[in-house]
Amino acid sequence: MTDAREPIRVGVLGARGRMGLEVCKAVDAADDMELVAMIGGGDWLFNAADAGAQVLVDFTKPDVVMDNVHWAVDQGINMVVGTTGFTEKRLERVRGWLSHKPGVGVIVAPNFGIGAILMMQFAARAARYFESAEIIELHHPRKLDAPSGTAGHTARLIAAARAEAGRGPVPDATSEELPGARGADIDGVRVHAVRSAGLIAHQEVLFGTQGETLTIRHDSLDRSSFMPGVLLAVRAVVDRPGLTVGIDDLLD
Ligand SMILES: NC(=O)C1=CN([C@@H]2O[C@H](COP(=O)(O)OP(=O)(O)OC[C@H]3O[C@@H](n4cnc5c(N)ncnc54)[C@H](O)[C@@H]3O)[C@@H](O)[C@H]2O)C=CC1
Ligand SMILES: O=C(O)C1=N[C@H](C(=O)O)C[C@H](O)C1
Repeated sequence: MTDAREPIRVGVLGARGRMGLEVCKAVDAADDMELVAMIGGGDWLFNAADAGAQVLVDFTKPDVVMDNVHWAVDQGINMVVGTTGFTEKRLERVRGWLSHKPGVGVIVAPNFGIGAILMMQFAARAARYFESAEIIELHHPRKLDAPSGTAGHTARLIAAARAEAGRGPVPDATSEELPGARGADIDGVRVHAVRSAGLIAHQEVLFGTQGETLTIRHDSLDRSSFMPGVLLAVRAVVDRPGLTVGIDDLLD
């Protein structure tokens, strides 16, 4: 257990990136946290251990995040991970590393925004009632990956809810004249990725059935929207060994 009077010592990986900078500001402003390490690409990870970090927050890139998590777990340092790219196979590998370090916690969340979390929950709830479901994610043009982690997670939630309700494939008689015209297929749910200047992070989930549609939309208008969720996860992870996926359980 962490002494509640001692600030949590936090290091940030990807500290010079768009999200990393915002996390450094938020941690610095939190009374119960101390920013002890800011690690960018090319910096030595051991600086974070030398600085006594108890929690590392990772907003780097899908191709480096697994090495970071592996290193941190090996060092016995807890992690809060916002970086995308987490497939079930990757999560299983993290569980494997953690099984050798019973006191260490890792929280991986595809989206730390409260509105985004609710949007995903609402979508999962609606999924069983509609024949059709499609996801449109919209992001800033510097985003490296598509589709977004949030869209992938939402698609899997919808697919699981449909399967549980005994729903078959979504109706779709269209033949694709150009590959990609109907978007990506994630577990039978079509996902469309839009990139445009002026956007930050947005998602619509479109459901349809006889004579009606339901659209659930979330907009992150500023990266500060993710910070309450990130700080919540930092506070939680020091007393939460093992792997936690998403921060839904922490909100209540
Ligand atoms: N879970 C969530 O709520 C959110 C997740 N994201 C995800 O976070 C990730 C980062 O997004 P942005 O900040 O927009 O990207 P960015 O490209 O602005 O920042 C990434 C930073 O990581 C650095 N970096 C690369 N390799 C590194 C390494 N080995 N060690 C330390 N730093 C390293 C880069 O130099 C860069 O400064 C993406 O995967 C994005 O999808 C973004 C927003 C919210
Ligand atoms: O890169 C981003 O910006 C975002 N990435 C995350 C994702 O891929 O889902 C979360 C949010 O959409 C912003």
